[in-house]
Amino acid sequence: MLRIQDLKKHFGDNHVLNGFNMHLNEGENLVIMGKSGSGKSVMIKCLMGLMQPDSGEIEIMGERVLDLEQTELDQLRKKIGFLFQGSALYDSMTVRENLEFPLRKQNIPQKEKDTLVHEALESVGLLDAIELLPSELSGGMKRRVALARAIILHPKIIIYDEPTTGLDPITAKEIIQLMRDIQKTHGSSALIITHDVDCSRVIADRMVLLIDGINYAEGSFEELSSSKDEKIQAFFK
Ligand SMILES: Nc1ncnc2c1ncn2[C@@H]1O[C@H](COP(=O)(O)OP(=O)(O)OP(=O)(O)O)[C@@H](O)[C@H]1O
Repeated sequence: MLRIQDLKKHFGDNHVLNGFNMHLNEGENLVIMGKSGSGKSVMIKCLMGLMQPDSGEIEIMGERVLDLEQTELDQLRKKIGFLFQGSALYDSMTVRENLEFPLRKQNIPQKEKDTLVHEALESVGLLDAIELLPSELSGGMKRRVALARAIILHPKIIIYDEPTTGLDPITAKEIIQLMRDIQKTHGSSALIITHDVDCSRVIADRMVLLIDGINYAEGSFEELSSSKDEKIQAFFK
């Protein structure tokens, strides 16, 4: 579904990515862990064509991202759902309007848009909140609305940026369960950026640790969490 090869990016003396490699298989939940400032956002920006790397290859569903024109990039981005850090809902828009936002440039009849909004909200159990404003929602509800917005166009790949950050443990568990349900019903693949060890334990089919700008370690949660390597252990303490 997605492959990054030998990705390098530096800012002045700060060599953030030094030859990072990873791939995402179809139907897989891949967790990427890296400490703060390790380059996760830089990697995602390169992946989405929002930042030019120094060198490397990025392929998403057979398309080489770095070779694409703007319109082709826009087309590709539509096939990817993105759950932003902290939900990122528009405060002045209702839940319905927030969900319609990714549909605005699509040539979809209003009736069909209504159906997509209803289906997406139903899949996160929030149909009742359709006319509410974000200020009227709890943190967990906001995250669920953001999740509904990410999946509204039935993307084959969903990128989750810190999906459980800022949520209490029970709400975080609910969000993780929803992510699993969505993966099951939509057959989508997920790239999950998280610091949350509990989230990783439950959701990861495979994990990649981004350390020193490279894919320092890869494996299942059990394999990595039982590693004797101090740099790896630090994530699971
Ligand atoms: N546009 C930029 N110009 C200069 N330096 C940048 C730029 N974007 C990122 N960096 C630097 O790249 C490094 C990695 O940043 P990045 O935001 O990718 O970290 P992160 O792993 O996503 O961290 P966090 O978990 O805290 O969000 C940091 O040292 C940051 O200062």
